[in-house]
Amino acid sequence: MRFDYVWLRDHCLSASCYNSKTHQRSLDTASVDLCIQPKTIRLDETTLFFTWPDGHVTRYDLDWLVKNSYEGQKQKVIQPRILWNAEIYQQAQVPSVDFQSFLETKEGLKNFLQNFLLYGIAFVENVPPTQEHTEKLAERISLIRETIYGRMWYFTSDFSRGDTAYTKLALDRHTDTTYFQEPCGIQVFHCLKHEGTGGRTLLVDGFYAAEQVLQKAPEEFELLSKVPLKHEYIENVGECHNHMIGVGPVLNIYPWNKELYMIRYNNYDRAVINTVPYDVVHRWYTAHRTLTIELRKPENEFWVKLKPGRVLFIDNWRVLHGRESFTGYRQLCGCYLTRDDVLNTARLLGLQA
Ligand SMILES: C[N+](C)(C)CCCC[C@H](N)C(=O)O
Ligand SMILES: O=C(O)CCC(=O)C(=O)O
Ligand SMILES: [Fe+2]
Repeated sequence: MRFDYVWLRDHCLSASCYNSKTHQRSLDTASVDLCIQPKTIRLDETTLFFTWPDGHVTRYDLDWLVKNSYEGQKQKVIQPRILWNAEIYQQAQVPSVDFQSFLETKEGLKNFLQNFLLYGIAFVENVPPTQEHTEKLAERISLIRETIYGRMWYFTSDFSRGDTAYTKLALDRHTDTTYFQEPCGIQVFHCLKHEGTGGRTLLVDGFYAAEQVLQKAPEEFELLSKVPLKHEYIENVGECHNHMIGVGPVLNIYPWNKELYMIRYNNYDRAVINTVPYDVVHRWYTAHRTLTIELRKPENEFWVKLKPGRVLFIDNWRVLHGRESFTGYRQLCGCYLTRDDVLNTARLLGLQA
């Protein structure tokens, strides 16, 4: 491990540099001499001691340094996950959580969140089929993210909004709100009613598909993680006038350990590509095709029929959803959740998130 002296001074945990009650830094980093060097360095079994030119002493537990060094972070995954295709997911027999235990027990909530974090999808069963109960569920794990679609949304195929979701047409796999600067983290679906045929929901683990691309064509994976794209939502239907724009690559990875944390994939909402130079455009289409082929492999498709009482939570940064066309009257309610607050709940229950 290599440490910079300014870094070592900056992270000092002494009472005058760090408030351990608020977990906030008190030291003014800008007051540290950028050429600072310790006067003395001493090491015992567990601790490293620095005495700085002004006499201030900084001590570091060696364990703390191991945990927080740049080299340490490179080895560590932020979010442990189980990547899946249909067979892996079905074999895993991931249990659904019961409405009652989800709402009333810590265990139920924790099991649910653990599965959600590992697989990017999770179900709650025996939920009374109303918008109010769906809202209660959502509020148990997070804050509802209000958007142009409302807080809780409730939709049928009435084309009340200018989007294909509000029709009976099939929707190919996609993630939602790719046209936001920060796409919604979680999506909740509860089908309250369907009198008709079709309308099954399609789920595909985008991270599994991306992993296949990384294995087979690493340079294409890299291109998909570097080239920023624009997605756009333009609506002029009835009273609804909206124009949203979001820019970012299809694959978003942490720069220090290359871990994938978000996929933005929506071919319907992808806007004109005009920020990519001529010599890159064709390579980007090739890479996008490779990813699409993976996403469309039938063995990667997990199909479910949503029914009243069964609420589905989808990690919209990871798992793509779609739907089969349908006939008849179909009512879906749900909402988006703020990602930070789901992760907050998970961490408070002792989960790695
Ligand atoms: C109906 N509901 C509010 C859930 C979503 C509508 C959003 C549809 C949009 N094309 C997208 O993929 O973001
Ligand atoms: O109707 C459905 O099952 C889902 C439609 C959809 O993709 C959405 O609302 O985001
Ligand atoms: Fe969608």
